[in-house]
Amino acid sequence: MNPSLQEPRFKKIGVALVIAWGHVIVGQRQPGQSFAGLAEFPGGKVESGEDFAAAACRECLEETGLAVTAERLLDAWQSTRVGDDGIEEIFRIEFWLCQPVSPSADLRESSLLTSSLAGAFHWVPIAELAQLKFPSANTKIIELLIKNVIDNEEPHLESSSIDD
Ligand SMILES: Nc1nc2c([nH]c(=O)n2[C@@H]2O[C@H](COP(=O)(O)OP(=O)(O)OP(=O)(O)O)[C@@H](O)[C@H]2O)c(=O)[nH]1
Repeated sequence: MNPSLQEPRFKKIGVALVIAWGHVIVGQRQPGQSFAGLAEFPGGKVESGEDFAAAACRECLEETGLAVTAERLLDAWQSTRVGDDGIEEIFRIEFWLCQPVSPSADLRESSLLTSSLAGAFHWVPIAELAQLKFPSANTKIIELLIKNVIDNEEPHLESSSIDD
């Protein structure tokens, strides 16, 4: 079959922006992963039966040990390319604002980020995000986060369209 007539392949990634008291959870991509060494937010591939928000929450729990709920979509980034087999590949990342299930006052005291994978994840002041190197897909969400920080309040961000 002519590859151009085949359905595109999707790679969907749900990412969790977990924000409390002016900090956000940030990790570092590990050796062997794509973009190794770069900063990242908790997240990963959307599995069968999930949507992006559910994937963001599940990955956050797996990677950091912190249970969160997804509040709203903050930003999305999408790119399309043609694979070696000629089939179109669509790669989409959604960045979801997530709230810890525990009240944020308790978070400061609790043993945070208890997952075995959590060594790489930390609470980072939003004001320090500009000093870290993230994948280029994160450029807009980082700008939005930094712009919206006022007196350590949680940012109130608008959803944005991938067509922006
Ligand atoms: N978790 C996470 N992934 C991100 C962010 N920004 C960004 O471009 N990504 C990309 O989204 C994909 C996440 O996939 P993943 O973490 O489940 O997959 P992986 O590293 O095992 O896959 P890969 O190495 O095959 O790409 C990676 O390609 C990663 O580079 C981010 O802030 N958090």
